Amino acid sequence: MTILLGSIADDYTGASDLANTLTKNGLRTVQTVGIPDPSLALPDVDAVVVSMKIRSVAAADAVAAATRAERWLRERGAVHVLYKICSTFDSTDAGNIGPVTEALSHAAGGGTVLVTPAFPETGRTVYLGHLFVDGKPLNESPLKDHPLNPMHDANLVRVMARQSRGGVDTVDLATVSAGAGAVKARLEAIRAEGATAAIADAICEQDLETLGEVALQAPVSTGASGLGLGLARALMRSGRVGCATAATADAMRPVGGLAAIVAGSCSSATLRQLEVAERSLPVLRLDTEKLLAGPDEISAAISWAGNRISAGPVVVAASASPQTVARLQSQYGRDASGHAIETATSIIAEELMTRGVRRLVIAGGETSGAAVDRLAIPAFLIGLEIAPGVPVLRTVGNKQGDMLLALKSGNFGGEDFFTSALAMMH
Ligand SMILES: Nc1ncnc2c1ncn2[C@@H]1O[C@H](COP(=O)(O)OP(=O)(O)O)[C@@H](O)[C@H]1O
Ligand SMILES: O=C(O)[C@@H](O)C(=O)COP(=O)(O)O
Repeated sequence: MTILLGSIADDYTGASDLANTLTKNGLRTVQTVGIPDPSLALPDVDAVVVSMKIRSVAAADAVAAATRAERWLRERGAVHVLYKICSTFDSTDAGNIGPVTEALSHAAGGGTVLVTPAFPETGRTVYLGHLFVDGKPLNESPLKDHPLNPMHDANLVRVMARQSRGGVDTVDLATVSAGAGAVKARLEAIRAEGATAAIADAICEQDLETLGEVALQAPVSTGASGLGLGLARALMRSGRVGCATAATADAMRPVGGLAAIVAGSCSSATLRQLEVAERSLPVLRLDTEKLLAGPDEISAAISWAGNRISAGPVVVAASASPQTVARLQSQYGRDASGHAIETATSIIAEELMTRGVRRLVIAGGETSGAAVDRLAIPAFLIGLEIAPGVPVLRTVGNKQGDMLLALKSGNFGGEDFFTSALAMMH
């Protein structure tokens, strides 16, 4: 297998979001879970997105994991590697967007890396280096209350500089609007000043096409699905990719079995989606205090779900309001409570699979990472899009047989997302 575009995604929902964008824009794409075992038979593809669970780990661990994945991708032909980060730049001052970007750039010979989390289709735009979410500065958006990576600064130059060794500069919208030549010239000027990263403005797809064209001429870029769109379209225009239609229909073949939804995202969109799901589906709200106190709450949840699942899809959710999350975190700590709840939701997902679930929707990036790891799924093919950024996924090489999954980024999807997803997964 020779691939053209490689990506290392810092979480699993983000990986499926990017894989969806690449597929929609014409690239045959596979999403792997970590670096695949050599025995795993992967289809012939143009792009591979390696999912990693490194968004919230120590920067040194993220650098080590991402560098290994980069080597694997380059050995299989990747001419460009995109570090897929969240479109809301989720990270802390000790976060790894800066360190991983610098490490990947160093491995590829150095230079200034183009960085943009813009993803206009989902309301993420960047202007003068500031990130807006649905028109609100990042620090005023629901991301200010994220359980693991609360975002309190919309100025991405400052955010990234706090994580980086080198300097961070900007490519402003006027330069992007002037076209690829102007962006290239600006990047060269920034490189001459010695900055290692340049945050590029983008408010529409045309900006991303320009940025993708420029990014593709360098070995590394960092961004969200919007930059993926630009890279994919630039690759298609370059004629380096054949005109094979992406194999989405094959990925959508029915798998049968039972269906369930597991939610650990506390993002405002997920909280609303759960309220709406309660109108038509049985929903169990986990008692997270009890969950942290011992195993009884997990057993109770499994038995609740086991009693209902043969009659139709069930929903099990740890998700809670920012106030409830803050209370739990003040008692147990942010990382400990997040980790314990991820473990609990992944055990519940595994038990549901043992009881015959073959169609599974998981809400939340960290939540999805923990569950997919526990289910030991090696890779996914990309099916149809349920909502912007969320495709149906079909397992590849799964020991329990083929399953359909949807890994929903916390803030993605309309309010009826859960029923829409189930309606597409047969
Ligand atoms: N009730 C709760 N209290 C505290 N933390 C929670 C609660 N429910 C879920 N969490 C944790 O919040 C985090 C949500 O992150 P994630 O799954 O990535 O969602 P998102 O996609 O919205 O960012 C996970 O670590 C999860 O275990
Ligand atoms: O870029 C995005 O917004 C998503 O692909 C993503 O990474 C979201 O992360 P979670 O909200 O943690 O799922």
